[in-house]
Amino acid sequence: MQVVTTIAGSDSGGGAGIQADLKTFQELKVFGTTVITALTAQNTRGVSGVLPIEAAFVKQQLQALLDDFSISAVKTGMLFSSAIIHTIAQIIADTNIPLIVDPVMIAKGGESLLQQEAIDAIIHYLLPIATIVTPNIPEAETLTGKKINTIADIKKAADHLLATGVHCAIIKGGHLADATNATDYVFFKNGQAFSMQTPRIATKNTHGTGCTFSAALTAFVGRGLTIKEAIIEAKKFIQLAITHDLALGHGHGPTNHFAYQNDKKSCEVTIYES
Ligand SMILES: Nc1ncnc2c1ncn2[C@@H]1O[C@H](COP(=O)(O)OP(=O)(O)OP(=O)(O)O)[C@@H](O)[C@H]1O
Ligand SMILES: Cc1ncc(CO)c(N)n1
Repeated sequence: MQVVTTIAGSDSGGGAGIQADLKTFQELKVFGTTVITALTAQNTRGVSGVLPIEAAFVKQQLQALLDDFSISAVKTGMLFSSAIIHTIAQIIADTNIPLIVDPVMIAKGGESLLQQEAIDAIIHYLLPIATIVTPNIPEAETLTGKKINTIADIKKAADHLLATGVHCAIIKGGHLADATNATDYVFFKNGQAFSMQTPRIATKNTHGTGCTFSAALTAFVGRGLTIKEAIIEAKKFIQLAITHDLALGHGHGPTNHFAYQNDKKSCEVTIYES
């Protein structure tokens, strides 16, 4: 059994953050361990409170895991402050564990999950030691300081991200104005690139899509798939989770973490090599 770790915030509503990650890990048959960076009081309607954990205690959690387990992949989600990011980066830099960075910044309702002062720390400390970074369009704009309107802008943003040292950048198209498809764009440092497309599902139940996608990616990398295989399989996982969404709560409901195990053979992802 492979052991993987998520370093992220707790979502009391269970659809995003640590909770989404653990549900995804369990479904994908890896043993999930956690480093909690913040508690959120949150449901499908929004975030009503954030309580950050002291960086020293974040360090203690991560050190406890590294002292005991052989960890095959780590992901980060909500990191909140530069103090937490520095602490994590310093420890992970001394390992050779693949690191997947989901640069979580704001919740669907607009509440901030990352302080403004922490953005530079992601760019300068975390991305240089990361294997994969998975921004959505607004996150890619913030990390690069440039607006994204066209496919050419996406490529430019990816080049900017790859210049930090990260091996692979996935720019997720969930926020693009395409009513037909959900397309994600993948770029590797060696110049290889591809995009992957699935039908866009018309639903408001997309709470935690980014967390769930990056958790699935982490599980598949931890299981030893190639990065490309892991990315495509994670896209299937999130597509099925959105397709069979759960109408729970009264706002943006969670996705269905059970769906992949039931339906994985039925999900087609169209790949465009470039
Ligand atoms: N309506 C949809 N139908 C199908 N796939 C979608 C839909 N919305 C998002 N996706 C896919 O879900 C994944 C996550 O993308 P998205 O851009 O929503 O992430 P995010 O904004 O980081 O999510 P979060 O709300 O958790 O922060 C991507 O693979 C994206 O293409
Ligand atoms: C704790 C947490 N992490 C990430 C997200 C983004 O989906 C969220 N809403 N809450």
